[in-house]
Amino acid sequence: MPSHPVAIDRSLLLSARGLQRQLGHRLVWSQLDLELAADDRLGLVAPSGAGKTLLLRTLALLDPPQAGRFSLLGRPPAAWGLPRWRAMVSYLAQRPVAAGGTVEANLRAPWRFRERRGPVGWSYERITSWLAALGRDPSFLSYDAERLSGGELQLLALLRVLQFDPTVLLLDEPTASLDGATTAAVEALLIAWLGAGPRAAVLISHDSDQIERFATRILELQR
Ligand SMILES: Nc1ncnc2c1ncn2[C@@H]1O[C@H](COP(=O)(O)OP(=O)(O)OP(=O)(O)O)[C@@H](O)[C@H]1O
Repeated sequence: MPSHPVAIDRSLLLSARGLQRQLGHRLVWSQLDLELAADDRLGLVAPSGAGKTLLLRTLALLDPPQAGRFSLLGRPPAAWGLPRWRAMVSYLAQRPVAAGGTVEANLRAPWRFRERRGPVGWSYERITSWLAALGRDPSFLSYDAERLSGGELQLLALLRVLQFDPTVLLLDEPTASLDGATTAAVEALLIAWLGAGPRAAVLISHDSDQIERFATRILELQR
């Protein structure tokens, strides 16, 4: 064993190389390489149906990759195990769902899964400080999650994933149902949260102004 193992780029968080996705006869994307380093905010841009959601789900290993090599912090998926990988490379769905009960119950529920248990655990203070940044007071926690508006459901889903501090956050049109002021607050919150990393994010958005504001670089998919 060499005393100085090969140096790895410590800022490289996620690497996916040679990705391919075929649906029937249609090649959605192929030979796709993607790397995310700390502080990257990658804007993923393409027409509807070009496979953006598929790509994010593939990176989170929620969809089985047809081809490609993945590594997270220099280690392949097998070394992490799927649950851990998905906790560290978290996909925020375009159409989130909530279980019955209050917003707080929905935020607390995933903490019972082992892979998601962090050193801190559920934090009322942290969640309410994020809510304040989003223009909401703590009473939001007692709302019936099944009666939330589309935008409120997006906020719940965002906080639910953010509280686990994933290394890579995959955002699928996370503000599509939100008003302009709340959208700006979400963007500011995400940028502050990413800055406390090392973390990276990928953002799918059809709003070119949002991509311009948020992304530090852009990946454009063809259809
Ligand atoms: N599991 C699946 N099996 C078969 N086809 C699928 C599957 N998932 C997605 N597709 C198809 O793959 C294509 C790409 O879907 P995807 O949701 O990734 O598009 P998108 O670029 O995110 O679009 P939008 O901007 O409208 O959300 C679509 O034609 C969709 O119907």
